[in-house]
Amino acid sequence: MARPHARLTVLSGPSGVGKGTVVAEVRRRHPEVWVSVSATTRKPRPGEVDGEHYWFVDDAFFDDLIAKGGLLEWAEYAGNRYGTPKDPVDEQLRAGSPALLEIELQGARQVRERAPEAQLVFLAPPSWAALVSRLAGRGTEHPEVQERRLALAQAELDAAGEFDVVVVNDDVARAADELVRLLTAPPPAGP
Ligand SMILES: Nc1ncnc2c1ncn2[C@@H]1O[C@H](COP(=O)(O)OP(=O)(O)OP(=O)(O)O)[C@@H](O)[C@H]1O
Ligand SMILES: Nc1nc2c(ncn2[C@@H]2O[C@H](COP(=O)(O)O)[C@@H](O)[C@H]2O)c(=O)[nH]1
Repeated sequence: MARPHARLTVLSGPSGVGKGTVVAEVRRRHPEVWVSVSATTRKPRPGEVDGEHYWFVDDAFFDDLIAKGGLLEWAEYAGNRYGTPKDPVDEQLRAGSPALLEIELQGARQVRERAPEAQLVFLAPPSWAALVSRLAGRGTEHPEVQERRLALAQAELDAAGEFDVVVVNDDVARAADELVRLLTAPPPAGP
């Protein structure tokens, strides 16, 4: 991989589009890519490891993180809260290394406000039917939670135009190629 630029990149997109799958493929090829580990009040899914997939915390701990200004961004999404711990991202960027966040739309908007130089990438499904089938096929949420996530997905798809780049996840390897290219692209020249 060409040496990536010390830039903050956000990958967003509706639940089930394949963000985690594409990021895992990028990391399989390039283990050096640093991805932020979010804090969440959601309960772990089978196989999810604390400190690897998320920091699984309770509401009081999450409240404390907010109060201490410890989160770069945070949002309530489908009944749970999720946030990006600020210090590890700052350390990464200060060291001249790139940082990748995998977060939902409200969080992406907060990053745009707080770090306008960040690169915002939207991962889109090839079709609505593919999104529905991926979310159902993953089988990690009850049907009513899937419905809730799909209702949010409609609004997220409508916001794709707010992002710098839209990558269609029609094929994991191809989408990962594109994300690697974006992670290594030099930032646009300033005014
Ligand atoms: N290009 C693809 N073609 C077919 N299936 C895919 C593709 N990308 C991902 N999937 C499948 O779609 C499902 C959802 O993927 P994944 O969990 O990565 O989505 P996500 O966007 O990270 O979801 P969430 O936001 O809910 O965490 C998984 O079962 C995954 O294997
Ligand atoms: N705003 C934030 N969104 C986040 C963060 N970490 C994950 N997410 C997004 O939440 C939804 C649901 O995730 P799931 O693991 O329960 O399926 C998904 O869109 C994630 O990308 C975060 O730190 N901030």
